[in-house]
Amino acid sequence: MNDRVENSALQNEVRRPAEDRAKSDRPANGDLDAQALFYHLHPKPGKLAIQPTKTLGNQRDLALAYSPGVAAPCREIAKNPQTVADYTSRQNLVAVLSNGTAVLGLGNIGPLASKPVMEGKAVLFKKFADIDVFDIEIDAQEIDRIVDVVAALEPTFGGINLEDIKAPECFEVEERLRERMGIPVFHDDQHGTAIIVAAAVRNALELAGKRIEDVRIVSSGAGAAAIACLNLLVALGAKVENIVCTDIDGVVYEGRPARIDRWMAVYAKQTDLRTLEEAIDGADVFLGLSAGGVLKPEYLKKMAAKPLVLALANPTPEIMPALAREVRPDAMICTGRSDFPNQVNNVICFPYIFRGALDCAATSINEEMKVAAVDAIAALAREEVSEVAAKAYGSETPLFGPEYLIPSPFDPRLILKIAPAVAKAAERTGVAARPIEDHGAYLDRLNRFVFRTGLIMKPIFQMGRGSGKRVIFAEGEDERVLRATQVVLEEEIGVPILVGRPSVIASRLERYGLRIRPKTDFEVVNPEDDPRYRDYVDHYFSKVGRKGINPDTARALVRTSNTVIAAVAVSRGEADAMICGLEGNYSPHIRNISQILGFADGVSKFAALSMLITQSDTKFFLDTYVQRHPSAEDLAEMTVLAAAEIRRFGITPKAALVSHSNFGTDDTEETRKLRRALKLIQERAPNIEIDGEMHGDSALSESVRQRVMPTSHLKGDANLLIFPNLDAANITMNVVKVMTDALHVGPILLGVRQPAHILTPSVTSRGIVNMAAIAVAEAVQKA
Ligand SMILES: NC(=O)C1=CN([C@@H]2O[C@H](COP(=O)(O)OP(=O)(O)OC[C@H]3O[C@@H](n4cnc5c(N)ncnc54)[C@H](OP(=O)(O)O)[C@@H]3O)[C@@H](O)[C@H]2O)C=CC1
Ligand SMILES: CC(=O)C(=O)O
Ligand SMILES: [Mg+2]
Repeated sequence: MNDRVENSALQNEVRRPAEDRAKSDRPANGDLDAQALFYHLHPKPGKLAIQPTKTLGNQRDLALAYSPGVAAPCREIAKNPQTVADYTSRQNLVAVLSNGTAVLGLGNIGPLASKPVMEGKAVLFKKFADIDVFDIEIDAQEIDRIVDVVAALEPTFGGINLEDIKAPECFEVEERLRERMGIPVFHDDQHGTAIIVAAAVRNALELAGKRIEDVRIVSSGAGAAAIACLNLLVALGAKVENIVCTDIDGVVYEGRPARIDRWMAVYAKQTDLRTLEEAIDGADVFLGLSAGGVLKPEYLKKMAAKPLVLALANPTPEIMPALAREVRPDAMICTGRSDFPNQVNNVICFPYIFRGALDCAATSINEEMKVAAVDAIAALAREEVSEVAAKAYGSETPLFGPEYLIPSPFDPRLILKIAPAVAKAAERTGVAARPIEDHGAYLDRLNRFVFRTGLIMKPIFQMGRGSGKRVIFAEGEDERVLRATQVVLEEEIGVPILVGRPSVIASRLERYGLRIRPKTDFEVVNPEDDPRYRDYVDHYFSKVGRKGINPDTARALVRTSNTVIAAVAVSRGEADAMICGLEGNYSPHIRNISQILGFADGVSKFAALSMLITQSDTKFFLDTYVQRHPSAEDLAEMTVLAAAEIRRFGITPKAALVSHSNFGTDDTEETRKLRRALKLIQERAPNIEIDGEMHGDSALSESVRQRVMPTSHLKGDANLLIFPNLDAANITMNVVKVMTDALHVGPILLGVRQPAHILTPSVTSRGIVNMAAIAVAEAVQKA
């Protein structure tokens, strides 16, 4: 009874702050702990939930997912265990498993308290590599028990990521599990950390002009992470005799009375050095994997020139970067934290090394796979920084150097480089049970994960490749356009021309660390000073002279409107396609394009088609930007144009005219308009599969449609939704985009005589690349 009272009092005590916080307002900026608690508490506790991947909407689904249908895959797997990868999620499922004995640098806080970290690792696996994770916290301290528990989990998982298990137990646990289990077992704190540390060391030594064989390394920490890092550095060329290892008892020397296990014994030597302060004298690399604040400024002063300081303890590093920099401005400084540059953290490795290992069904993660990951990460830091990575670092684009030794965890290229390198290494060394058959297709799949446009855009990109078609960008000084230009050149999508001041373009390219240069790599049209200015004015005036524009206005507009310049360039045949719209409202752009380029043959109005790519599907929406109240004729015209555009993607259009009315349930002006549009489209383009008017759910679900209109001409799910007016189309498109976290490609402007697209001010550089590829593909097909 007393126990119970005490327990409930304790629980109340534990609960109270959470409940108080639930009632309280969001904590103020700056109080990171309070913010972190708020983050974990709201909108529901924790960071993870299970998400079904199959629908379970009716009796039939239930019969398939559960009894009796589920018996079929069970029997198949019993007959042939390999098929478990086909019928279950095992091959994409990893256990993040801890006993809570070395949780970050918080020490042995136990399995329950380790759960937020393990949930966190699970989220990182999902976010960065689309790997599903069960976090498993086990109440087990002894090696035998840990090994037995983990080994018994083999049927559930495609891989095991051991986390925050303290040394020296972790070494034996991992060794024994690797022997016992037929799936990859990877102790993240050891090998994930070692891989990223090795990449940072390689790049830092290159900048310092030092060789790994010569450098003196001193470690603070002789635990799981530190020993594994030293082992990998030795495998990559560091000399054991150049390494001094220290832990809480000081230098690990031969004959030390304090504990020396067989793993740290490798680094124990005959020496008079006893403390970190003594050992660090003249060292080139400080490897901190121990505890916060261990590296005193006065110790740091004693290090060799251009030292590398890896202060990697979490959450508090061995020395704070600002303090380190104050003492040693020549130092290259890394921490394990997300809020400083040079985040040397195993998150840059573990999602991708598992991605590669799972995708080729590797039975283990061996040394070659780890070295492949080191090579890929180190090389990536020397390439230009992607837009997303640049954002992760703040406003200034980092360039390879002391402040940017390794890529940001948000760099989307990590998965594209590391996973294939790891899988290839597994295949080379014979541990891949299901080698990847087509690495090109594999890269496409990874690309799709990164940009979600990868596969759908592929036919479009291929159409433009090597065509030599020129695409002119009106807002040529914009950072996003400059980044997109580099991709357009690298991927040979087209030949870019930028409208902008050459000096501004050149200095921005420099600032963003982009390699391309005006004149050498692309042409520039300078609105302030271009020899073609007079010709452009004459050409423009010939188009607009009788449309209310006088010569003075024409001259002014050719100086000030980059959209006019771009459109004139296309009209004069100096470019094959144009992109604008990153600045200003849609209407002035469309007016200029309409006046200068005009309509395609047989077209009387423009329309805008938007493509949304969700996690599971691709849908097109019409007309999302141009015609406020299209007539039936307008709808028919734009539908025929949209269908042709969709076919360019290799997709067969399946169209639905959507409405509040479902096959005649209401009779209004709008529904009559849609019915008339249907007739016109069927007459003009009988090859378009289309029906309407219908509800949105009837459009998107054949089974819903079947119930109300079993004889519908439309089979399957519609992929092109035609709305009665601009409000409906634009609102629906934006709502779906946000609710499904979809990627918007577009708006694709339909009906222009020559390819021209008006983007929206929120477009990303990847969005610009996609639209440039679409414009070039149109130019290729028009030629
Ligand atoms: N940035 C990253 O990616 C990673 C960072 N880490 C960080 O590294 C640290 C160690 O983790 P891990 O190796 O898993 O843990 P372990 O418990 O296996 O090892 C900790 C080591 O640090 C030593 N140590 C502890 N306190 C001190 C101190 N005050 N002075 C000197 N040495 C000390 C311990 O010595 P003894 O055994 O004698 O107590 C032991 O050698 C943690 O802070 C963790 O957050 C870990 C993995 C990845
Ligand atoms: C990053 C990590 O795994 C740790 O600090 O333990
Ligand atoms: Mg860890």
